[in-house]
Amino acid sequence: MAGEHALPNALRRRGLMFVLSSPSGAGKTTISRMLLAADPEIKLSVSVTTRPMRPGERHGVDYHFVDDAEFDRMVEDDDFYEWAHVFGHRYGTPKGHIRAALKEGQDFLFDIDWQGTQQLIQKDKQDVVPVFILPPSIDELRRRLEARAQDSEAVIQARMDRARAEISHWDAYDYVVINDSVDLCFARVREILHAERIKRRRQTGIIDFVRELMGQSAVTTVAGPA
Ligand SMILES: Nc1ncnc2c1ncn2[C@@H]1O[C@H](COP(=O)(O)OP(=O)(O)OP(=O)(O)O)[C@@H](O)[C@H]1O
Ligand SMILES: Nc1nc2c(ncn2[C@@H]2O[C@H](COP(=O)(O)O)[C@@H](O)[C@H]2O)c(=O)[nH]1
Repeated sequence: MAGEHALPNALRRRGLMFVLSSPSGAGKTTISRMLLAADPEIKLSVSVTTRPMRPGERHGVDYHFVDDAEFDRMVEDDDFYEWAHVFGHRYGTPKGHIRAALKEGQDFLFDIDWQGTQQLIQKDKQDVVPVFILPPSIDELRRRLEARAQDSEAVIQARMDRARAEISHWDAYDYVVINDSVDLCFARVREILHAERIKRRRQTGIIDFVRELMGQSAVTTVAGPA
């Protein structure tokens, strides 16, 4: 049947760059991990950072942890898609093979701040889907940072001090989701991802599929009864 070989082509699509940003502690790492576990079509863009490793983090999985000299070398070699100073350390997205993989339909997840998001949008607006996650309240944000128990009180205070400034960038994002219930927030984020995947401009296989449909309807019209 014609439909049987038309379908895989119709499913061909361009990948997207799915960005999650939020004030520290609002839950983007939690949502990112849920998404990566649930959806085999999206891959984490593992950032490079100069910040020290936290308990439980793994080199090459959560971040590529490097020293200042290595980060300097990467900046000089133009190895970053974007990079920024955040909380006294440097963080950057390595270029890797992102562009080529997007063309092949690979989606990437970015857990990056608003500065990095702006740089990605400037370079690649069509492929970027920027999502901002808000905490239900400032008290709850602090509670989450404390409950995570991975940062000193001074680091937590610095992150709380930055929260208002981070939140002020919410309107540069196409989507804004409040992370009150983690399950509801995750469901919203998945809906966004699913809808963005079927945007017409990303469905590179759909043109041939529609042409074939039109061809079939022309044949039916000509061959059908008057
Ligand atoms: N909806 C939620 N309800 C209660 N706790 C939550 C919720 N979402 C996340 N948390 C918890 O809050 C803490 C902070 O979450 P997470 O580390 O995901 O935040 P983050 O935005 O990635 O922070 P950072 O930018 O510092 O990496 C974690 O302990 C996480 O388990
Ligand atoms: N601009 C970029 N920001 C990044 C990148 N990787 C992470 N981040 C952001 O940094 C803060 C702090 O992260 P943490 O893991 O130390 O808590 C958070 O807002 C991340 O989204 C990056 O490559 N570029």
